[in-house]
Amino acid sequence: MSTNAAAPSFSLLVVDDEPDLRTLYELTLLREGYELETAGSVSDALARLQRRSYSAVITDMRLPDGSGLDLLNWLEQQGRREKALVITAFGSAENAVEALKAGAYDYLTKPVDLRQFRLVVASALGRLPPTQPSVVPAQLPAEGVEKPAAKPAAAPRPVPSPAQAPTPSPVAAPAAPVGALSRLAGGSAAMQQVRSLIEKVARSMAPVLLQGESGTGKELVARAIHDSSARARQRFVAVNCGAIPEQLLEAEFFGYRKGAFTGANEDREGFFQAADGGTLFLDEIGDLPLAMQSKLLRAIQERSVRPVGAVVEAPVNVRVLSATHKDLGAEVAANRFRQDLFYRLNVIQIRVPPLRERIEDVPLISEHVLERIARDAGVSPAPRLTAAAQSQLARYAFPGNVRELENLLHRALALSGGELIDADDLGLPESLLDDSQLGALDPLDEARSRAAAPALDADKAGAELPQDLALYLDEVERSILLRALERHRFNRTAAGASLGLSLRQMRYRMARLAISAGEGGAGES
Ligand SMILES: Nc1ncnc2c1ncn2[C@@H]1O[C@H](COP(=O)(O)OP(=O)(O)OP(=O)(O)O)[C@@H](O)[C@H]1O
Repeated sequence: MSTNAAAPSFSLLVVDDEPDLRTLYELTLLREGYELETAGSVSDALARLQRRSYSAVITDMRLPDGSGLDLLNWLEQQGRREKALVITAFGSAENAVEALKAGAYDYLTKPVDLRQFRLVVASALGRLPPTQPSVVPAQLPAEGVEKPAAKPAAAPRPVPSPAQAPTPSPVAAPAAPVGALSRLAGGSAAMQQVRSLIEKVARSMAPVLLQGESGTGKELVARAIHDSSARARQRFVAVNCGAIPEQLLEAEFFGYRKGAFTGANEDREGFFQAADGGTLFLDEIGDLPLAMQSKLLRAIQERSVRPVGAVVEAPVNVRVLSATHKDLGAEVAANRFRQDLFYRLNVIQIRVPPLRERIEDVPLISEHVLERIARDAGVSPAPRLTAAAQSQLARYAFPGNVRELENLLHRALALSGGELIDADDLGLPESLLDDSQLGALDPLDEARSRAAAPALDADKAGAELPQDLALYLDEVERSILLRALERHRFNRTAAGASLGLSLRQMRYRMARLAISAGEGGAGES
């Protein structure tokens, strides 16, 4: 791809000690219309950088008087704005990872593929090719669809960025001041750290692995990275890896050609092509089967994909972000996740902490969420939480994290019907409110529990027998039901199913044991 027709004046510094390679890079880049200088060593490059600034620095990793990392560190220390691209020896993934961690925008591997070289430089300068997929992936839902409380069965959710423009600018798109980053509420130290990491990693192409429990906001963080990056005007394609049937994975990811298999009546693009120029967010990456992990690794390394039934690979320019609630390191140790892929995806890790670890964020997140819900429902002004409601929320452990808080507020808004949401509207059973322990029994229950004591170890030889067997068994049942409900975000159908009970049986038992429905009812009849 030659992009020189639209090339504005970008200046580049190319650092390599091999004169032949310098000439090759020089010829390639001059043909693209860039202004160019070259240097053969770290000291030569530093001398030039001290004299003037460039749009980007392209440096070999191994130099006679130091390493490309020295240049990266210098740029970082000086707060310089040059984008840095690093050329590493073939097979030295460690170097590439190190360079990305040190702030490189992207890296190339020797021998350098010149087509890829031109693309990566253009991408660093924000001269991304327009992304106009002619055919979109098969399971595209409507634009901007919000994720429901439970993960849908149909997974892939390629969604164009809100900032997507039909004709991208040839120059670096300024990071969007609004977008997902502004939706990420919370002033806790943990969230401030997440926010500053987002801003930092948005500048590069480095893969980012988002780690955190379900509902903590990993996808929102991924969107924030995208929205704050030079790719903001391109697509953000979100894919739930765990919800795609194994036999469809390859076709969904890489697309297919007409006639590739029965039912392939037309050419179709995959997620990689749909995200070309933009960001591909692979949610629940830990659920990807091993065979597909190898194919994904290859696509990331080669920056090209081969649609099912196609003969040749086609280049793609995609930034990959991934997320998991699993401990991927442990998955690697258990041979369920490829170590080399883990290594590639985990260049930078952002941990999104569970809400209970940043409970001080609840008021601000609630305010944001209530404003959004009210706006969507055409309600004005947005309702507010009373002090009693706030203090009740502060005593809840939110096993379902921010998503659970959202559901709870949705429900409370419907119940309150007014401008204020009070503690009662939240429907949080007292038994679940405890500063220290989720699911602790309330004071009344504790009294009953003492009567039924000693609880769970009564079956051990020599243990004291319960004074009231019926009461004791009720308490055991109650505690199990509560645990199952918490685990299933108060969805009674799911909680019941996990215990081998129908919804009817679950309702009956909950009523008998005076367990409040809590979040129950979502998606149930
Ligand atoms: N800090 C926050 N401020 C406001 N809303 C938030 C925040 N974090 C998450 N949310 C909202 O909570 C919901 C769940 O977030 P998200 O889908 O990003 O979580 P997730 O970690 O990706 O979940 P899962 O692992 O189940 O995919 C979304 O509607 C999101 O907009």
